[in-house]
Amino acid sequence: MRFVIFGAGAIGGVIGAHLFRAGIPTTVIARGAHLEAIRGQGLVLDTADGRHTCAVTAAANASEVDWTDDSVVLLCVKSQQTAAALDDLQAHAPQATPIVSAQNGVANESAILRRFGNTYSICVMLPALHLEPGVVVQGSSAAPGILDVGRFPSGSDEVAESISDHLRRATFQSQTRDDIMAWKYRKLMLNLGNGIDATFHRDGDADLELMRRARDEGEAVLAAAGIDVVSTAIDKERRGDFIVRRDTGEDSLESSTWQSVARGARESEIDYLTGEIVLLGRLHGVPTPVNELVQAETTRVVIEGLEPGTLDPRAALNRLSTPAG
Ligand SMILES: NC(=O)C1=CN([C@@H]2O[C@H](COP(=O)(O)OP(=O)(O)OC[C@H]3O[C@@H](n4cnc5c(N)ncnc54)[C@H](OP(=O)(O)O)[C@@H]3O)[C@@H](O)[C@H]2O)C=CC1
Ligand SMILES: CC(C)(CO)C(=O)C(=O)O
Repeated sequence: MRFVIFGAGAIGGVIGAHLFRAGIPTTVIARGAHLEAIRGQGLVLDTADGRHTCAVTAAANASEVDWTDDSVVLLCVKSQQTAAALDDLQAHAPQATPIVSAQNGVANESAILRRFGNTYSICVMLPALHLEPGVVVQGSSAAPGILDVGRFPSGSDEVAESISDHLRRATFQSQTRDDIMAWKYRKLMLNLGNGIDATFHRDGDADLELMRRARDEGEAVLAAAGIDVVSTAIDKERRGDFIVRRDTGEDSLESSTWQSVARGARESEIDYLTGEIVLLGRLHGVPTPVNELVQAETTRVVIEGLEPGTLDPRAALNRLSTPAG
């Protein structure tokens, strides 16, 4: 099996570097200053035991990939970048290529399946940072992460088994799952904190209250929609103590959405995280005022190019308790 990592940022970079270090044929697709840095000095994987430079093959897009019958794509771009990545893959990758969404959110898999028949999904439990061109930071000092994999919409097969086996060889925890989307909906509940962490400053109270309320809305929406989701207890049991967060400085505990804002990106994944709950709430008649506010304010921070954590969470709570006039 040969891996093509589409989007070698925090997640794609850490996965690609570990696959490469395990001797598994790997090509990473990157762009801009990050691509230049990888081509110039290699992909640098920052871990608790030091920095490792990986001379991994880097491509600017799918047309530069040496496609084979055993190529597998791990799609590791942000959800709002999926459509453009699929345009590129559709133009150059063989139709039968397995495409695996290694992303947060729950909308990528159906977008892939619309174009590629062999669609898979990974539930990504992997803290990672990418703030500097050429460098990706592994956020765990123990196993880099847990990457369970299944076929979309459900089930498993030899390809899923083989992907999982390669990921284990590359030091990740990985199992196949027949119900991978139930795991991804549980992960989505965790990601309702992404917009809050990216947009509001910490005050040890109001921001946590926003997170609690956003997640309560999320649970209510999933229940109303009748969506199958693994329980928090099963999720906690799966996580065990495999991941040990390391302190890499003040940015070490920030979410992937926070990182996008910190890098000055003018788009974010919020519509596919918080926005997924807002969408489901609208479809099923469940009010989601907290998530609507978080989606709107995160979008404002991104569009106006504000610093991450600029807004006051207490002011947001006050707005929520004031009846709209
Ligand atoms: N970071 C984390 O800790 C975690 C992230 N996730 C999820 O993983 C997914 C990936 O997130 P993350 O790794 O943080 O995101 P990043 O933004 O760090 O990485 C995505 C990379 O893909 C690149 N890219 C996007 N489109 C293209 C393209 N068409 N051609 C070439 N390169 C492209 C981006 O470049 P550019 O910067 O120029 O856009 C970027 O370098 C998301 O769904 C996220 O929610 C899940 C668990 C944890
Ligand atoms: C759970 C969390 C916050 C872990 O890094 C994540 O999935 C993200 O950053 O998107």
